[in-house]
Amino acid sequence: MDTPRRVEHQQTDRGYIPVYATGVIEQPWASYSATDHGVWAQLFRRQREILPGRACREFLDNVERIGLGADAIPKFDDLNRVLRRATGWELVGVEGLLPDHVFFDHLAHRRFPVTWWIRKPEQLDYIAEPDLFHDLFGHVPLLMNPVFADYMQAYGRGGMKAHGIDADALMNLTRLYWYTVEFGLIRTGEGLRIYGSGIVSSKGESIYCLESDAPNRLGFDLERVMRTRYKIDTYQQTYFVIDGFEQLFEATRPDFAPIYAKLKTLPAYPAGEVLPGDRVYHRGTGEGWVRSGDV
Ligand SMILES: C[C@H](O)[C@H](O)[C@H]1CNc2nc(N)[nH]c(=O)c2N1
Ligand SMILES: N[C@@H](Cc1ccccc1)C(=O)O
Ligand SMILES: [Fe+2]
Repeated sequence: MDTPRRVEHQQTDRGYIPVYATGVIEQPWASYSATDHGVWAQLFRRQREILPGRACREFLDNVERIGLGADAIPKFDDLNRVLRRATGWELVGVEGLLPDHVFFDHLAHRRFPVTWWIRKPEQLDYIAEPDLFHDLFGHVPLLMNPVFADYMQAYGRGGMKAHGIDADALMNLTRLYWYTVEFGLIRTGEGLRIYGSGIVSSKGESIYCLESDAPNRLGFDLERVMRTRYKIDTYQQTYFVIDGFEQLFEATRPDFAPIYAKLKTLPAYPAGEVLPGDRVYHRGTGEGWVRSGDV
């Protein structure tokens, strides 16, 4: 199986990233090697082992409901039969990382782009760009949840709108996407849980995000998130914690145009910064939120 070709580089908030062809392709299921299926099986089994007690219930339940298993790389056609019936979403095969506006356009039409190739065995623990395991295992289960499915389509429409406004607006929206859909944490009665796709598809980060003392865990605040830069090639230095999915859906309902306009006059912050007014979640004190500067 040949590695995907790089078409161009895109200048973004996080420097240059490789941007692949933007076309949709059929999943070449017959071309997957035994090694490819083995990588899927190993990644799937590892995550199934460590995510109970770490990932939110909505994610875990839907991994079962959509019928993901360890024995082989799933067929997009099989998953689409289940997904279309549940929420009207469908998977489309792509070469890999898409330009933001192309990505959001797919979401706006209830299509989730899934990279057709899977990482090599030597990339098991880390890969710098989305592969099949990240896109499929990380993103697709939550699309079985009707409320989350509607939210993701609204995100796509918001992305197209931001793209129409200007590059800053699009950058603000991709930061929001990054700190929620990709790397979001949620509070539950049993403590913090993971809902971000970039976390659930990574064994190391699934453990680090909840157990390490290194990262900040801040209460979700829309503008705070939009002003926070991020890096794509390390574990996150900051995680934003929502109190529940309703908080996220409510916060993203208003028209963002005035917010984009306001943020154009304000600076952005490095990923690891803690600011006055931040609600800092202290693991040591269990549920404790303290305002930075309080202590
Ligand atoms: C929207 C935001 O930039 C996000 O990182 C997008 C970019 N392009 C992508 N392209 C693919 N194939 N898969 C993804 O998850 C993403 N994520
Ligand atoms: N409400 C946002 C769009 C959006 C919806 C859902 C999630 C994120 C963004 C806007 O007007 O731009
Ligand atoms: Fe992703």
